Amino acid sequence: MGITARQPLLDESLENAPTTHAKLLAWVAEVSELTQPDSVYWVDGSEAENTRLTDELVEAGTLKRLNPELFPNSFAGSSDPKDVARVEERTFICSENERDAGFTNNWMDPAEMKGILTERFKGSMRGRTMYVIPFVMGHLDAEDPKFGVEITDSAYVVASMRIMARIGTDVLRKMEETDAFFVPALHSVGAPLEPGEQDVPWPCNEEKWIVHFPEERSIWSYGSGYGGNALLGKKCYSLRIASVMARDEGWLAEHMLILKLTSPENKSYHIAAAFPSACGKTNLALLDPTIDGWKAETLGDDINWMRFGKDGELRGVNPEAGLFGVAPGTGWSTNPNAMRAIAKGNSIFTNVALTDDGGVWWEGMTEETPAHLTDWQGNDWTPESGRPAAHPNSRFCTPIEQIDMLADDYHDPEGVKIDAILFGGRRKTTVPLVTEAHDWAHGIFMGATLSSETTAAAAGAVGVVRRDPMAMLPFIGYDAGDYLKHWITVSGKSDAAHLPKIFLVNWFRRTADGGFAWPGFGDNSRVLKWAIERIEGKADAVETPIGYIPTPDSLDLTGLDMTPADVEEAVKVDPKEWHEEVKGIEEWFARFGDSLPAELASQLDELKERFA
Ligand SMILES: Nc1nc2c(ncn2[C@@H]2O[C@H](COP(=O)(O)OP(=O)(O)OP(=O)(O)O)[C@@H](O)[C@H]2O)c(=O)[nH]1
Ligand SMILES: O=C([O-])CC(=O)C(=O)O
Ligand SMILES: [Mn+2]
Repeated sequence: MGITARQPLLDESLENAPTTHAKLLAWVAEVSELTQPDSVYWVDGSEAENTRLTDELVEAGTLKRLNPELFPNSFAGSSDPKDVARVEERTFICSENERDAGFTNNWMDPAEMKGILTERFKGSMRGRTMYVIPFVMGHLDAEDPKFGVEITDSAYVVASMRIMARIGTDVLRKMEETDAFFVPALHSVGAPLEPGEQDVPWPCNEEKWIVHFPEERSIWSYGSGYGGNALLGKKCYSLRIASVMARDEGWLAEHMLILKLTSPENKSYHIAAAFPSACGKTNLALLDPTIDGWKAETLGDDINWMRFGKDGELRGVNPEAGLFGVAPGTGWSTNPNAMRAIAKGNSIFTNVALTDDGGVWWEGMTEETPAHLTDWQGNDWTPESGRPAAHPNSRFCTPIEQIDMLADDYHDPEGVKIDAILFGGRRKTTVPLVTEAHDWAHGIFMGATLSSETTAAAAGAVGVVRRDPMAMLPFIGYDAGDYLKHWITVSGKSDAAHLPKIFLVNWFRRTADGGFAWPGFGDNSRVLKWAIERIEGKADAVETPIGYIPTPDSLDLTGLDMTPADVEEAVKVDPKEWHEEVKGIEEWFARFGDSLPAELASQLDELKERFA
């Protein structure tokens, strides 16, 4: 369709736009002018609309409808094999000064970047529908609701955003009532269609740009349709842009789960935990405790916005409305709560395998491997095929309200008081199962020096150890040293009596025979019990140079095929390994240059002294 034929249609759709929000109208007009879609569609978030969109996605071959008796109202689709994970190499923080992006981010001058992107977005939606999705991260009735509008040419993104965030007409009404600021989040798969050209099931572009302008708080994403690259409310807004808002407004936007644990004495505690991508947040958030009398409820599995209250308490809220969880390893034995939520339907699966009866499967879902599957790339698959049936970063996208163990407080815009913070990574060696920080400042040091082996959640090599401060390495929207300093400054408002206790955990340590030193999953409740008993002053610990570790019999091993000697192995602090670790931390801190907070430099000196 040529520009002349298209123009009246656009004008009409803007005239009929369901809003009076002037800035939004102007932005939509500007983007449609640039990207030249066939039509503009305002997303209302309704059930009927979702049915229409998913029908269209099935028609287009992007999604397959699953057997409704197994997974009602659920769909599975496969992405282009070159578009399966976040692309950190192609992710940019375009602050006005390069210094403000810091050494952990890719940077380009904002004007130069806008020039490049404007070229890419020019006509990029030709032959497609441009969807306008009003959304809010966090609660609509929060004191200061955080609005966004994603413009996208992907119906798959619309259907996924509907699960992951609060979207649609209610949001739009509230935005215009208050003439609210919103984060403009522009997304295109970068695959315009020529007249008559047949679309592919997963349109995308070889060239990808995931770009953030922190000062104007805007996002431009081009070329990918997958996960955190394309569902812009998630990493782009709720972590990268929100971390900048949080710096300026005095709060914290973190890559954390939130879990509520209630002891047999009926005392409740809230635990926030930061683990890098594909390192166990969803699994811990949906914990099924293996110890008697303990109850777990979830509030969130990926993002936690925290704020210190006037009383000095740290409160956290999950801004999301759904789970975008790693499928492989999620099974009836490891994560029954996730399995039950998924079984209720209303989910979108991406890059999983299909069973012959119209269900889904992935490695680790069931004890028994099906004899025949269609793998994530659409090929016949049998256990002899010698390759994974599901992509290692395949995901399920499911409404959080389908989780039976969802805590009531999830619905509270004020959030919950955080009693403990866990930092954790995936380390085969060196890092004990659990270590309690000496104090808050030492805990920030633990977070600042967190390390983990890379996973399939991001494109690139897997299994390489890298430092990942607060599990935020790919998500800090500004200078990493300033970010760590912000943690120190913002918590200065509180005091030792109110600050959460901090722990470092590692579910992934290996024994000499190569197996896991700790069974993990539901049994992680035993570690959480120890942490809570440390808060209550009940559990024993041994002081080591790196912090307090459990005495071999202070971990509850009831019903577990493990001895105190095995625990000793799992929590041991090996001075030789730590000699190497300290070198790694020194190298890491050297990379910050002047922006390393002095408090952290002295924490490192103290650690070295304790080992001397
Ligand atoms: N051995 C072991 N593996 C675990 C444990 N918890 C999670 N995993 C595995 O780690 C992988 C990813 O875990 P998730 O809980 O989905 O990771 P996440 O931190 O939520 O990841 P993102 O959504 O990418 O931010 C899965 O394959 C799990 O099976 C554990 O306690 N022990
Ligand atoms: O953003 C994504 O695609 C999924 C996710 O949670 C992560 O990578 O941490
Ligand atoms: Mn994540």
